[in-house]
Amino acid sequence: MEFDSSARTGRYKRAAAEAAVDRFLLPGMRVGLGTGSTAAFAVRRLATLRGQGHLLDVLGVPTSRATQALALELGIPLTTLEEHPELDVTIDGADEVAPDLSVIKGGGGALLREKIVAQASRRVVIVADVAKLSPKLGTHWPVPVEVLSFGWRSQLRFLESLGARVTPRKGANDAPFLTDQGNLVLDCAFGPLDAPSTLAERLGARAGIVGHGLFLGIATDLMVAGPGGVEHRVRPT
Ligand SMILES: O=C(CO)[C@H](O)[C@H](O)COP(=O)(O)O
Repeated sequence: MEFDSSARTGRYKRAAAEAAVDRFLLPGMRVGLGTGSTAAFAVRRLATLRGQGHLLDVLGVPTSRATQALALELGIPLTTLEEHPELDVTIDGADEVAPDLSVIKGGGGALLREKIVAQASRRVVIVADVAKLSPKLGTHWPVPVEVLSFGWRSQLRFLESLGARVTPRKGANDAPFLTDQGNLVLDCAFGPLDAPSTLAERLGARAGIVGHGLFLGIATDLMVAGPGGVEHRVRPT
């Protein structure tokens, strides 16, 4: 039976995530556990290997409450950045990946914790299916911006003044989506970004914006899966 495209995408996500776990996780490591459907395949692979008696002393730091719940359900021992402020590696998904391995993240709303965990990691491995590859960030995906609820409409105006079409993210029952920190997410469609670092600086300088989904110079490696199998790419120097 032929896979439909979503089944195929799921297969690629799984292949990329499992290959990353097999390649990068070693005994004794402290590991950032990403959020989203691709990262969940990595968490499940780690649990499977543990069930076979491997990587039993690996400790995970989850990037969201959802990942924390999954890891606990699967019996993966967890720690915190308070106990282990430096991690060996993080494996996480992405929404859009540019050739220099800059990425947009935050489709699942975990962008702030994901960036904190990634920046605490010596190595950051992005796992993705080929559909996530893009010539320029912003081509296919908006930039999620996490804002305090205090003054959020002022942030919306500010983001529009930067050229974005802004959509406040909705959660269940059309209620505002709230992050694990209780903040709002404004999805900002800028179109293809010629200068993502300039945008990142502007977002970073604005009070009330607590995080954004531009991960620039953070990912060190990409495991990307498609019809030809899994390919490992390293961030160009
Ligand atoms: O950034 C993320 C969550 O905040 C996810 O990693 C990103 O949205 C990709 O998700 P998926 O693997 O389900 O396609």
